[in-house]
Amino acid sequence: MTEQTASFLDYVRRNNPNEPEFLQAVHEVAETILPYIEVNPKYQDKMLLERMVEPERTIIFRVPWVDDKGKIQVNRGIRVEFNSAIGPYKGGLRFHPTVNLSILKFLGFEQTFKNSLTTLPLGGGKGGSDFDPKGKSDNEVMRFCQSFMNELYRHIGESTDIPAGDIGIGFREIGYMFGQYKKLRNEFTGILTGKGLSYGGSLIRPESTGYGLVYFVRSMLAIQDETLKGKTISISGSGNVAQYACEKATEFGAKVVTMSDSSGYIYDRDGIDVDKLAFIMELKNVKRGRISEYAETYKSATFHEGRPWSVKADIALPSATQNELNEEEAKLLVRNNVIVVAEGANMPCTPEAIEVFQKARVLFGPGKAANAGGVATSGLEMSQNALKLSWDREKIDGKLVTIMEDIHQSCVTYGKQEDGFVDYVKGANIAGFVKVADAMLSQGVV
Ligand SMILES: NC(=O)C1=CN([C@@H]2O[C@H](COP(=O)(O)OP(=O)(O)OC[C@H]3O[C@@H](n4cnc5c(N)ncnc54)[C@H](O)[C@@H]3O)[C@@H](O)[C@H]2O)C=CC1
Ligand SMILES: O=C(O)CCC(=O)C(=O)O
Repeated sequence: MTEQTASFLDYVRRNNPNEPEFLQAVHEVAETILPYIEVNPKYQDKMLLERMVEPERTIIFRVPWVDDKGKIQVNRGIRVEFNSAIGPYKGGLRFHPTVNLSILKFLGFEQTFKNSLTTLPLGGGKGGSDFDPKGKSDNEVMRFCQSFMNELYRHIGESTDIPAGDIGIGFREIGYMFGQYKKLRNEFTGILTGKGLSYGGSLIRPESTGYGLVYFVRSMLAIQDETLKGKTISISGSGNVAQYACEKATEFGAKVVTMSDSSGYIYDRDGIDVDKLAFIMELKNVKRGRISEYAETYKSATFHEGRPWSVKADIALPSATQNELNEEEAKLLVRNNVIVVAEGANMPCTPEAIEVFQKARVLFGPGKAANAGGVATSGLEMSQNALKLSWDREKIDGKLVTIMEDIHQSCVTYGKQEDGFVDYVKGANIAGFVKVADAMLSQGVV
């Protein structure tokens, strides 16, 4: 680490004590952006990164609700409105017991760069609550979502801040929050994305993060004259991103052999085909059961505790949560000759793991580039809502493919090293930074 980076991180640490995830995300960006600023005079002495690490606004609020036994429960709601230089704040909401300010700030900071990469006019934001939907009845989830929106509605709007889903939030939760917003405001506007198709949602939005991830991997492989056909893939998670990454990778001729949840992972030596994926979708999205039930159903599969990174695979797609792939696990993947690692989740690889991949010349796609297809399609949902019409699947999927290929090209433009190796971390950070920085410079010190 350079002296300049160390002193910048000291400054961020002092201003944001006890926020390890946020510091981790800032560290990764600072290491590539500070040297870039140093050789680009137009960005110097403007305190750009110092301004970018400070959210424009953070809203923290009480979310009281009544459970099925009539007992009052209290959770904390947070919305971090990080950066609106290039568009209204945009980013998901996470409902998970681990949610805190550090996690939402890391996600909001990353989102700003990611949204810039999409080429769409989207600023960065993130929010959520420490509420755990797991084990709650449908009515409890509805009452929680309504109470959450009773405060959030004051701060969002179709041109101000447009939240969406993330971990723990799907169609059900978005529907309840949309309904409450409409009741409070007496207006029908696209203030959330990821909506149901019957009330303004977009085709392909559920699929888009996973599909986009696989389109990005296809581009990474293409510059090595490789394709997905016949490759073995290890995926973690079994939620929205993991499911559709599995679907698209299988369609492209790859064999997905693992999926996981917080209890462990399944290894299916024959691969998770279309029918088996349908079983997982029903298990996770409807029955809300554990992944171990897969191994009880399919003879070709076994269930294991822990994470799937000891399984031999050509491609690894961590798609569950932050810091779920560490240095030791990265070494295992490298020993097993992995050729591509691309992040479906946000910051799933620790900094030490990323270093292992880059030293071993494994192609590493960071989340802010590789999983940007979800928010990009949210941007397309916003466009359709504004135009008051719906585009067909082919049109949206075609736009998603183009966006992911463009993001890949931006990473190559800014990240290609002299020996031809592409440092996608550097490429994504610089490409994301340039657009936001230019907009901030144009708009003055605000
Ligand atoms: N849904 C979206 O459009 C986007 C999601 N992401 C990121 O992708 C990741 C997954 O999100 P979704 O699939 O939407 O959420 P989800 O709620 O549908 O699925 C989350 C998955 O992660 C697993 N998980 C959660 N905590 C875990 C832990 N501690 N250990 C192991 N597994 C754990 C869950 O069991 C589940 O399979 C998150 O990092 C999210 O921020 C990134 C871009 C867009
Ligand atoms: O679609 C969105 O606005 C949010 C997507 C998201 O949360 C993410 O990219 O991490």
